[in-house]
Amino acid sequence: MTATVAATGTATAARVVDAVKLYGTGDTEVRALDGVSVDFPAGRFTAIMGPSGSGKSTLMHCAAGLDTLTAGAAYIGDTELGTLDDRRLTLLRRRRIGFVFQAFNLLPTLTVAENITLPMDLAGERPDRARLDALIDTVGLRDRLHHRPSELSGGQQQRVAVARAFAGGPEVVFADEPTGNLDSRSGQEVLRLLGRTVRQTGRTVVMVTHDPVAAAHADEVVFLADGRLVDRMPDPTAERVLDRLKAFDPAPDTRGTR
Ligand SMILES: Nc1ncnc2c1ncn2[C@@H]1O[C@H](COP(=O)(O)OP(=O)(O)OP(=O)(O)O)[C@@H](O)[C@H]1O
Repeated sequence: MTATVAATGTATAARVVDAVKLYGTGDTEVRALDGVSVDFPAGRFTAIMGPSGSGKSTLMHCAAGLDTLTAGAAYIGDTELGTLDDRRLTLLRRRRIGFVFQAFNLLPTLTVAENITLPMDLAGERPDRARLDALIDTVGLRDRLHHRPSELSGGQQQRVAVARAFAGGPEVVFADEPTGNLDSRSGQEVLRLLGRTVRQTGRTVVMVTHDPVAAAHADEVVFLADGRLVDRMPDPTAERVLDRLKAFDPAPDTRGTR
């Protein structure tokens, strides 16, 4: 049996083992991931941080089956993504993973309600009404269900994207800079929402961010530098995360802290 129990004794929702990702060849070769092994525990909110170019997005994309590793293995639960053909990988992404992107990625012609259920509609699955109902209350969108995305603020649109990501009951939700396009107040709301959803539903969130304040909402931060896993920090605070980042980079990116 594949080991899905991390050192902490917690089940693992997603993980990569000895992950290597090369882009380009010869003189232009870039080693975006250089032997990363990391697990993302089930029922927890994990943030991935590190300097620009350290491999955060690459790690997330490979862990979520949006990109393939050059060497090593990526797992969702016990399923090794490298063993799946394109069709199975697409199905796995649809059924077992949710995504939240910086740019919201809502369909403008659909209502909020239709956007939320779109992944299930595409997969030919019937939404679990009770779960959907609870989720709509959690994200606070009940009075906006029949609006179009253009009638919502950025923060509200990202809350729709969060509801969409969780609607099918995925094993893990991957969020790529989910607050990157939001003002700090809306960003805080979305982060609190992610944290609350993890605690209330026992789902798993893995979030890439450059913002120490955002990372402080997670249960744990994993740090990458030069394509390697260099540290993990449980129960992070923004100050401790910023201090840790300063150790990598004399001029850390503090966009999110001002
Ligand atoms: N498609 C690609 N082709 C070539 N090189 C790439 C590609 N994608 C990423 N890279 C390189 O791989 C390295 C890691 O990139 P990645 O985007 O994963 O870093 P990151 O930590 O997410 O950076 P940032 O915080 O700036 O978004 C970088 O050197 C980057 O230039």
